[in-house]
Amino acid sequence: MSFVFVLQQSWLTTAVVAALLYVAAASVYRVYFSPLAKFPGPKLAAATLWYEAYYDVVKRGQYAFRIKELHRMYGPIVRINPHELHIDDPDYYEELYSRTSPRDKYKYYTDQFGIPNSSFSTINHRLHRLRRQPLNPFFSKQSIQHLEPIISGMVEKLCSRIQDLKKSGQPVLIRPVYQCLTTDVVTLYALNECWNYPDRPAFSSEWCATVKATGDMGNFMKQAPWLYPILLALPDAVISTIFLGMLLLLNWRRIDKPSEINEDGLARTIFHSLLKSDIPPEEKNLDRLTQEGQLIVGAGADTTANVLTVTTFHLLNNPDIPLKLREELENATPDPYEPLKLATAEPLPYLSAVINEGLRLSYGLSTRLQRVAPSEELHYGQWTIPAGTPVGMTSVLMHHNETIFPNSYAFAPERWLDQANGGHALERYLVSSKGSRQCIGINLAKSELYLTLASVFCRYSLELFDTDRDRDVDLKHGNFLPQPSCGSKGGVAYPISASMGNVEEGTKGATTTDRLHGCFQQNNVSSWVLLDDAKEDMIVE
Ligand code: HEM
Repeated sequence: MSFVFVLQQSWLTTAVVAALLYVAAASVYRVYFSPLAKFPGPKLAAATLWYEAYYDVVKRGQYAFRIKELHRMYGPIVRINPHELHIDDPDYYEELYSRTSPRDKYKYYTDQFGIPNSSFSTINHRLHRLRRQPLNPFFSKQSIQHLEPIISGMVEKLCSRIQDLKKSGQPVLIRPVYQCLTTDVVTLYALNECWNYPDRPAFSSEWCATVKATGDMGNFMKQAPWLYPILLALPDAVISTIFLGMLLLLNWRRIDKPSEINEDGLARTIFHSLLKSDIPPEEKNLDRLTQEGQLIVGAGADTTANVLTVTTFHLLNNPDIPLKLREELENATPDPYEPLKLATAEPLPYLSAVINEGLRLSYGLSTRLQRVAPSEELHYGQWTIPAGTPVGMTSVLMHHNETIFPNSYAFAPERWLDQANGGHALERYLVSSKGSRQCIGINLAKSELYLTLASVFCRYSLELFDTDRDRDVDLKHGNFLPQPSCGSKGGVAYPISASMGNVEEGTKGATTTDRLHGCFQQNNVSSWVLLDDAKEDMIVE
């Protein structure tokens, strides 16, 4: 018995010593002999991923801020972990996020959501192109223009809820409200299955918490992606004890499987586009299509809602700006209750400048986005970056570059208008999404931004309710999705309460509710008949 015990002890000691030696040898190699050893940065970050984990997991989404400090200490190119470089130089963005040269993604990043076969997580640029090509027409600008009546109908639905809230005098947390709107748009358009969240009396806090949990989990799951299958297999009671957010996420994953995917009799959905395309049969299996569906719904929800939220805050926090905006909108459309057309809204300079400022101060994704040039060296200044090296840049750093955006924390639409060429040169540095791996939903998102902000700010006077910029709005946790401080009202960091002001409705013609019933049937099947009729026109190759 004691012999077995001694034997076990010696095996254990040997294993521990071997592991320590391995870690030590790997660290020495990484710091002094790896191809990245010549790049500036802290030795500890070069030695181990635990450096990043400390800032992003233990301190919850702080690595983006630490990276900013590292650039201050080491210059515009820094080695931020054993395998990865980060650049802070706005003029390098177009080279790194090239549209023309091949750019792969980085597995460490794409592993974080457990959807490895979705277009978002596809590492190889060629495979990505193959997967994305059938979806491009679905989200093209022309297709989205055909979607305008649906988005307008959804915005009318939102306005009718605002109207109800106005009557009740209740302040409302605005991020979930906008998120319900964006979720309804994307689920109806992409899946032909409107989730009808804005119709619920208290909107859908559970869905909003799920999306937030998904973004927040990323930093942790990057370190341990092998946990996904294990967690999926655990009983709910166990997961909820460990982490409730994870349970919400996994439940969403479990229920969101398209059950009957076949080509015959399909309504028009992203699945329809994928199944009808000539991508190889193995690309059309149920698991992959499910992952694309989950990706598009998840990606289309809080991204746009956060831009709307941040923009709403800054408009209400700077009372002159909504006045100017309303003046422009009133000139463009004499009846504020007549839904504004995209063709009228998009050329409006002040509204466009407000949206650009909203996009700038909401950052899109607050994490760095790595790109890998698989077979060519990249050159940055005197540095040669070996082929295959993940290099990242971060919108948060770009959008607060004081040379490009002076007084960068101020919400100043004028910065886009004062430009000689109407702000187009500056748009180069607005990096919510760029390059060959850019957001597929950006046309959809922009249409939602134009139509929502125009209608809400033309019709209603909102005011902030117990909202503090530092606590409730500014980025404090650079998770995948930007988050304010944990102390933000609402516990799950949904920042803004807006109480409704006193613009009288319906002075010219029908009320919002009448219009809602007129232009958008609550029954989503009938709204789809509308789209289905137009489906051939909608596919723009
Ligand atoms: C203003 C709102 C939005 C912003 C700022 C935004 C931002 C981004 C960014 C930065 C990426 C690239 C991520 C990466 O490099 O890893 C991305 C990808 C993506 N976004 Fe968006 N997004 C927005 C709205 C939407 C909407 C409404 C949809 C719904 C269709 C959507 C769907 C996607 C998808 C499917 C991808 C992956 C594309 C691919 O890898 O091919 N996004 N988004």
